[in-house]
Amino acid sequence: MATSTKELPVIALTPGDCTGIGPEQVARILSDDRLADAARLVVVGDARVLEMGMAHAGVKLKVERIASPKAANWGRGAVQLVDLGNTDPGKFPIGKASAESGRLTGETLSRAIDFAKAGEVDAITFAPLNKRAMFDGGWKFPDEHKMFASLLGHKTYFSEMNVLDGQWMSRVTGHQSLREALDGINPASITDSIELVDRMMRKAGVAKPRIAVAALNPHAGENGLFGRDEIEMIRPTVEAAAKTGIACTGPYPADTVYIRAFAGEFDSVVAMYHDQGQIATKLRGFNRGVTVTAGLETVFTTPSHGTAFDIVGTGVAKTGALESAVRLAAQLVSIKVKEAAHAN
Ligand SMILES: NC(=O)C1=CN([C@@H]2O[C@H](COP(=O)(O)OP(=O)(O)OC[C@H]3O[C@@H](n4cnc5c(N)ncnc54)[C@H](O)[C@@H]3O)[C@@H](O)[C@H]2O)C=CC1
Ligand SMILES: NCC(=O)COP(=O)(O)O
Repeated sequence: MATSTKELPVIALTPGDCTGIGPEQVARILSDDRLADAARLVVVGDARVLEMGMAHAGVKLKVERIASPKAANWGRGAVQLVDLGNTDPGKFPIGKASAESGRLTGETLSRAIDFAKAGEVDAITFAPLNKRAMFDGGWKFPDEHKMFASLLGHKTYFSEMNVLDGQWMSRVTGHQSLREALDGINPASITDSIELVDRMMRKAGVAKPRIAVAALNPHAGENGLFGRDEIEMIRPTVEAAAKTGIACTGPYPADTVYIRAFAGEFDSVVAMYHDQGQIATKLRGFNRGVTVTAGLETVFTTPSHGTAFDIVGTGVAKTGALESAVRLAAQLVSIKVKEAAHAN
């Protein structure tokens, strides 16, 4: 690992899909010292993509090309760039998904992962990518989280989590159709999701997180009138998890459980499916929300918003979520360092 508790972590920052807002966001957050207190950032990508990002953001960066993160020269006021030379953004119209651009986005991420595996970077923060473009470009995974796990040879449970204002939200099912998601909701997947929240929030310093589990059906099934999933599956599973010492309760009606959590009654909510959680968290903090691939040995963070094809190059893309993603990656690295020190 590149860092100790005394040093700032080294984080690989990838620009995401060059057809989206990622390059301009990366250029903007590197144009001043706004993250200098959190991390030492190394851009892993193509110099031409970073140039395009500067033009879109209306900023000029001093860039120093380095062969790999371990050759970085910190403190010289220049952005450190590992120039992969693989992506000519001139070939890809902005605001339009392209399979080839998706292939290159994945290739860039896989190079960043190689640096993580080699211990040259402590974490990876990536600007938004396009899942469809990556899939069409040959990365045959429903999302990048599964791609990361595959590249790392990871075999045990992991999942996407969404972090906002210190609340770590998990969900039982993920990037799949709603019909498929319904088939993926079962006692084992609900338990995995509850346990993941408990584990991650304890790591983040919440001693006994109060976890609310969302119902699946309207009004939590209205006592069986609108479905029996709550009675027959979700409640018994929540009760079984609670017996193991986890402070989980529910199921609660999903249309109000996030209001209660954001008001402070719960520390986290476990959602049953993607939009149940994402609508609530994105409404609350679109420019702060971070997505984490939780459970892998490498730390990955990204903004919870996407490529925003409708605004690329207009200069209006906000950068708060990307900044939060870098800060959260740094926090996760420091947790890992402390855990490792504790284990030795
Ligand atoms: N971090 C990541 O890599 C993520 C990638 N995605 C991918 O992004 C693609 C597009 O997804 P959509 O559902 O259209 O969501 P989106 O988040 O890209 O866009 C939804 C709306 O929010 C606006 N928006 C997004 N980010 C913004 C920002 N930083 N500042 C100002 N406005 C912003 C957009 O202009 C658009 O009107 C998909 O391929 C999806 O897979 C989606 C979420 C996260
Ligand atoms: N690429 C990050 C990611 O998958 C988070 O977005 P969402 O689909 O969960 O909204």
